[in-house]
Amino acid sequence: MSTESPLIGSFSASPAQQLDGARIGVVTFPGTLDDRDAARAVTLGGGTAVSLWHGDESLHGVDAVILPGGFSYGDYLRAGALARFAPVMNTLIKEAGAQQTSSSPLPVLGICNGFQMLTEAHLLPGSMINNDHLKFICKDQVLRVENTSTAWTAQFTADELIAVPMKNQEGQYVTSAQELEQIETEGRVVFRYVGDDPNGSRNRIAGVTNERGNVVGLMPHPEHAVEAGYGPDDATGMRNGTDGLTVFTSVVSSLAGGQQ
Ligand SMILES: NC(=O)CC[C@H](N)C(=O)O
Repeated sequence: MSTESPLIGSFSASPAQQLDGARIGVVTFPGTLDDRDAARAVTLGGGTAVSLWHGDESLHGVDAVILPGGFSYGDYLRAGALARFAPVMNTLIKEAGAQQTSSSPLPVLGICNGFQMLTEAHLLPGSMINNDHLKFICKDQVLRVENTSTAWTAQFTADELIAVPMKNQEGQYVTSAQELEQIETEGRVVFRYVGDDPNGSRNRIAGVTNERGNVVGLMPHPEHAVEAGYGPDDATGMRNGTDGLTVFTSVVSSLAGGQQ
């Protein structure tokens, strides 16, 4: 008989082609919206999505973790501010943070509300505040992929332009001038907004990574651009709305040693 919590299991999205060994945890918090889409993106990317719950103290041996988008705990106080104290986040901070000395640190991706949690948890630098125009935005957004050395971006080409949806209220990325300079100098901007500035983020930063490169946060939503005909048109018009899928195939490939 299984000793696992009934909350732990695989999402039921139908896998296209799963590779053994890439078990990617997708965490659900009260108020999470995009866990099912993130799980589906994982399976379409060739991995196995494992459902994790905010109250879990264990990551159940997953190979990577996604913190999906939504309004965890109703975005009360600040988006991500309460989620940061969930039991699963305490464990994540220990297993993915700066004090972790493993030679293959746990890959973590925070998407939108997940990015907000990662800054609140100080796994990533900077903070997220209200969009400069103080309105919720919901639009397709072109991004430039500027760092392809993370597990989540390894299969993009340098400076590749991609189009994925974005939808948020607290999406303006801010840092101190000193931290901003350090992030830029160290090449830790992973995604940058192209075209109209959607929210006033410093240096048009849409996504960053930590010093070790295992933790990545981004504001727009690659998991909503993984199936032809459903995501926005690609920046080059070539991929019919599937630009986000490379995030998920990248991590699956990286976990398999970059062989796929
Ligand atoms: N898409 C998301 O994750 C949503 C929203 C986010 N909590 C916000 O800033 O509005």
